[in-house]
Amino acid sequence: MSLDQLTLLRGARVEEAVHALCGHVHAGRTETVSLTEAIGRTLAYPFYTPFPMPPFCRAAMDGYAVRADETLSASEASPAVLNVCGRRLPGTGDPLPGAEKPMQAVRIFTGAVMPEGYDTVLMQEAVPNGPSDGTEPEFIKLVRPCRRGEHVALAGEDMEARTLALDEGVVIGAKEVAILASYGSNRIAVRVKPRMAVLPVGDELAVPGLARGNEQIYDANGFMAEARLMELGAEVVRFRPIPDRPQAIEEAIRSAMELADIVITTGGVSVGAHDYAAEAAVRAGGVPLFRKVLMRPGKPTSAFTSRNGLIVCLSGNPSACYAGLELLVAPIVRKASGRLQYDNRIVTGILTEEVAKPCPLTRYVRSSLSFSDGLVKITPLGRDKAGNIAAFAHTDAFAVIPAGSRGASAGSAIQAVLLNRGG
Ligand SMILES: Nc1nc2c(c(=O)[nH]1)N[C@H]1C(S)=C(S)[C@@H](COP(=O)(O)OP(=O)(O)OC[C@H]3O[C@@H](n4cnc5c(N)ncnc54)[C@H](O)[C@@H]3O)O[C@H]1N2
Ligand code: MOO
Repeated sequence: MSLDQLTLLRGARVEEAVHALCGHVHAGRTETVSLTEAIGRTLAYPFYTPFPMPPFCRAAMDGYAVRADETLSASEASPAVLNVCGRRLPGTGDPLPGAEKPMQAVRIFTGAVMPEGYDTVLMQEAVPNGPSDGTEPEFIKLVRPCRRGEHVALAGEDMEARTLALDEGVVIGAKEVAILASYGSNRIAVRVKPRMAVLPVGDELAVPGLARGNEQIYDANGFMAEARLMELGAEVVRFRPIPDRPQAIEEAIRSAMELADIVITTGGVSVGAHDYAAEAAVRAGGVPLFRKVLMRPGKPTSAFTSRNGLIVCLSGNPSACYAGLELLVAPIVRKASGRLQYDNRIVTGILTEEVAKPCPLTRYVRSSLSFSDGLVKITPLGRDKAGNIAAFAHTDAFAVIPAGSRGASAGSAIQAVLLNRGG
């Protein structure tokens, strides 16, 4: 799956880079976890319903269970009078003596099992002499016929037994948990989390929480990458900043490879005299997949195959690091987590403000999204220099400005990559 020599030299287009990276990751083994532990994990197998849903025929309203046939002749002039022979509460199924006799009704509440032979529920509000003041009548008078089957949920009307309820590879969130819990499942087969390591590289980096020297900046990328990878479902080990020394970086990559299948470095990957990340990746056994990506920001992004997975070297500039994370790393984490849909999502929308920058390479501009008049509006955020972080506060998407253009004018239709997805 490695790119050819020419591609290696000219740099990989984003789609080529994603394709090459994804060719080297596979879903991990499966493990069984509880329903609560399954939240955010990927379902390893399709889930087929073990029994019908609802499991029994039940009342869908509070009122009276009746047999519709017995109400056919009911009218104002000649009401049908039904004797209330018992009560049926949710969670109970006690016998109802006398319920089999003609002209009976059973007081029933939403969710309760329908009594044998009863096919319809009359809402209590529709009963003229019903329990409006809290007292329960001994008989009810109906002045019109009931519609058979009304306010009754039939067994299996939602899902039959042995039907596909959840696809393999879905991320288990609240909606999926609702389905699994409804079937009483508490041992869920999910994919093991991909093991990833994050290595921030740079002499200038200080650790948040500790003092910063005057010439230092705090390590933002290490924490950003850790956060994003966790959001995407990976198990992450974040290293403390590694100095700009080839040996130190190589050693850190080697120890990271012991802990993780996918190693992410950030910083020290460009052409500077002290940019050693790529060299260290090779010395640690990495075989180059690509040494630059035809995108801005993030052009120096490089990737290597390793003994047990991948080493991806992201740029140090925070927006370049972020672009690499979202555009290249997110798909591989999704795939390694067992998701069958792992590509980034793209929408087409209207650019609200001009982007006036020559774009020899495809440019990904941090932007906010809004929705009005049925249209997606893409607003590029200002001061989008690669080293700037302010735009992160409002970024929903990357506006994609095509390579070879001189930017894009306000009002033009462009594509945008959706960001901030939990998974
Ligand atoms: N002569 C050239 N210089 C540069 C080129 C080039 O083609 N020719 N490319 C530029 C581009 S594009 C980028 S992007 C940067 C990428 O450089 P590196 O990936 O080697 O990153 P560093 O030089 O280590 O750092 C760049 C910048 O980011 C800050 N940084 C680094 N790590 C972190 C971190 N963990 N948290 C927050 N900020 C971080 C660092 O202090 C620098 O300011 O190279 C251009 N140069
Ligand atoms: O490509 Mo650099 O990543 O512009 O900032």
